[in-house]
Amino acid sequence: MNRAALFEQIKKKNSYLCVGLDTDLDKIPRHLLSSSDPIFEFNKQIIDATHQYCVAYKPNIAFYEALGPKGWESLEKTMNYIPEDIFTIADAKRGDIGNTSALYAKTFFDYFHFDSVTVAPYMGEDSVKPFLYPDKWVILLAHTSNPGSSDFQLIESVVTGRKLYEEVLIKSQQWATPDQLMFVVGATQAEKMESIRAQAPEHFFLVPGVGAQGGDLKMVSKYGMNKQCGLLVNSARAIIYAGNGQDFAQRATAEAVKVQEEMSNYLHKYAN
Ligand SMILES: O=c1ccn([C@@H]2O[C@H](COP(=O)(O)O)[C@@H](O)[C@H]2O)c(=O)[nH]1
Repeated sequence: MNRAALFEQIKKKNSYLCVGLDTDLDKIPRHLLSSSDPIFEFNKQIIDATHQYCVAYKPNIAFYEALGPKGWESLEKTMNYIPEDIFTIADAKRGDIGNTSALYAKTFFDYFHFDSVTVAPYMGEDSVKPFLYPDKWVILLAHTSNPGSSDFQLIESVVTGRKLYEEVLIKSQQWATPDQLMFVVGATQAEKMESIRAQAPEHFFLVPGVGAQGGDLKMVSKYGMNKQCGLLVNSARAIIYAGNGQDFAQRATAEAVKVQEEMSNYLHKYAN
């Protein structure tokens, strides 16, 4: 999906919500465990319950590969079930020497048909470039949401005076256009969102960390939005595990609606 189509979806749904499909056998409702593929059954019901309110789904690949071949099968069925007009993100955090990165790209783009994949920037340009495909996206980790993000990402270069995450934001803009490249910026970094947006004015940001991690959707939206919205805000546990009984899908709908309504307000307020 290209940038224009993504922005169309955001305007149509008044939403920049990305629902994280971090589907864990230990957390899904017990009554689903008797089905032949509980992970897919859960995802199917979550997708049915939330697709009207979100513009993207982000399966975190760890939750599927941890289950071996069965997990990959559940992922494939999930990808086939997600409606065509919804943006898909393989949260895989890959990146290696060029020929290996090329095979990661093949897995997620050619085999699973994801629109985008998250990539770690640590190995540099030749590890990222193989992920640049026409009408597909690289989502580069810039400033992540976890407590350990300060261990390396805040280290300042003695040469440029910039922090490592700022180097990632600036340097990588030489490798790809804003039609191919997004950045991961954690919602827990909301106080830095204004300066991060100034360093990458055109790019979309994938923002995980609202909901279970406590990030602030209002601050993220106020300081992170650009003219084309420029944000995909992810929430996984707070939506998909809002309930764990027979009514889990309705509970997920209620949570997704709550977030979408808030986003609709911010789109009208901040996206001009
Ligand atoms: O900086 C990052 C990068 C990725 N993630 C991933 O996003 C989701 C968040 O899930 P919640 O349940 O909404 O907390 C998860 O898949 C993480 O691996 C992140 O949290 N922060």
